[in-house]
Amino acid sequence: MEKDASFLFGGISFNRKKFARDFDRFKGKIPVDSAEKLNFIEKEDKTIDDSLEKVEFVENEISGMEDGTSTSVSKKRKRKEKGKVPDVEGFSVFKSSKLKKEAASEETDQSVNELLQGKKEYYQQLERDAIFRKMHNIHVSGSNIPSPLLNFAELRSRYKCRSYLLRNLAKLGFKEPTPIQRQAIPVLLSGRECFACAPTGSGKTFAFVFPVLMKLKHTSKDGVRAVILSPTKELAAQTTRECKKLARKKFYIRLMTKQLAKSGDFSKLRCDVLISTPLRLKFAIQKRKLDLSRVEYLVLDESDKLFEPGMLEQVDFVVKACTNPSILRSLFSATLPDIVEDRARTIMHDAVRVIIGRKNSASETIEQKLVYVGSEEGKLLALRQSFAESLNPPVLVFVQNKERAKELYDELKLEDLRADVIHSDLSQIQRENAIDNFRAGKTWVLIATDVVARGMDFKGVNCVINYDFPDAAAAYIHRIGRSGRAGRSGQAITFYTEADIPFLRNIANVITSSGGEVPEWIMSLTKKKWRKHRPRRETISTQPDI
Ligand SMILES: Nc1ncnc2c1ncn2[C@@H]1O[C@H](COP(=O)(O)OP(=O)(O)OP(=O)(O)O)[C@@H](O)[C@H]1O
Repeated sequence: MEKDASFLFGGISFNRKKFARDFDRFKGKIPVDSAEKLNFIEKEDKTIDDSLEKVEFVENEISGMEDGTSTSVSKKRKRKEKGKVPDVEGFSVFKSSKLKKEAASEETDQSVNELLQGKKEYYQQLERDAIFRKMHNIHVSGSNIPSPLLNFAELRSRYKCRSYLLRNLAKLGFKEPTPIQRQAIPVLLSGRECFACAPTGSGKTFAFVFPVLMKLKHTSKDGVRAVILSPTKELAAQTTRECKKLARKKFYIRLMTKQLAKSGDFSKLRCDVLISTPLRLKFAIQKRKLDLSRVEYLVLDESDKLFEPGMLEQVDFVVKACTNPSILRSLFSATLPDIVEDRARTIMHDAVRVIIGRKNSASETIEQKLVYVGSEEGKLLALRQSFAESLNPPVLVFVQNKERAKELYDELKLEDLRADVIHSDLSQIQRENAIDNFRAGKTWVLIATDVVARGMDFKGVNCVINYDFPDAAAAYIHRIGRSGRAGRSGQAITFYTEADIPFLRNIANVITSSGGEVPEWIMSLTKKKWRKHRPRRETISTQPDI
């Protein structure tokens, strides 16, 4: 293991003797794949080096003061001018204390030593955090960022988490926090706002649900205290279920259904956590006089989708209705374009930014393939061929719109594929049935529009087929992210025709940035500005025109 550890920290200047305790702590806990990943991190981690330098510097000062050999002020100044003395905050205190040392009382010496000791421990903690974040591919920015969670038990030791929550976590079978949970949970628990971007299927839901439940402590008659916004009804329903799994019966957790939005009496209804789409929530605020003035937590899940034109106005309405001045807002998504961050910053205060892996990239557990099919007819042939060769259900097939979903379903429904379809023309019940049957394994192939592209957690989807090329890189990342979830492997196949070639490079970039390979000729194509690529496509049919 010692050998593994040195392999891990290759490229980082690290005093192994001094941090022997940290080695022990990490021993046996580093998954092989993360060790391998780390080996690829070529960039020198300046944060770690800086903080190491600071720790060493403070240590020298302590021993210098003890034996009277501390660096002279002029020497230090020269070193500082050369940039060799780290800019340790508060160092001037130590410096002037040193000069007055002879005259100072023993008491002063002691408090200086305590201050130095405090600084030393602070920088050692920073250094440990930096190493730990690097191991888990966690990137943060912002001030005074809380340490990541080493394990779930720290929720109790650091944050006094109530045992029922930990018991419920254990019942779910979660042993270790995922990287986004390690960092976003402490950020939110320490009362900070948060932008979080982590790959699809990496456990973002619990990263925001857990702190909300912990902070609310117990149910209350005060009305809604937490709101979670989701872009689709399906995702809102799923998040409600996940939230209930964790809370069990301790809180009133409600999904904003059509019925509730239309006729709910919110003055009488007990509700601690409300989960809704922006449209339904706006409707309930306007028509049912739903009061959100006591909301303490507002989560915008799939935040980039919520910030798209069409939904932005409704989200804005909800944000404005949450008038509690001490509200904490957080944004979560697997894709977080700069423009969304810039917009969100205008409403957030001193937010911490947490990015897992590379921003806006696909999950690395998905094997991605691009397949040239020539024409629309070619797609059907390729799909049938791929099913004939190896149909490994469950399989999700994405198409451009509901008309095409119906057409493809009509083509496949008579084949022995147990195919079903989901799109926005179906009733709520039909949509729910389609999802339930797919989840239960009764349906092998689900043909879908982007209505289920985001957030939906279908366990064990083996393959996602982009029958129609997606209309944006973010859509691609979310669609293929329905497979390869929670560390499992998955496969994504994207068909393309001549009409899609101008946008191929955009997808190729996503593939390469998540460790996949694409042919050289595709990488040499120029990247085209991509605005809703939805070409007119021929009807999906093998029936001759009459
Ligand atoms: N700590 C954990 N250990 C094991 N499994 C976990 C853990 N946390 C969450 N999961 C599981 O991982 C799966 C994916 O989680 P989740 O749906 O929250 O992903 P996500 O990051 O929100 O994905 P998306 O970007 O697609 O919305 C779920 O089935 C969830 O139960």
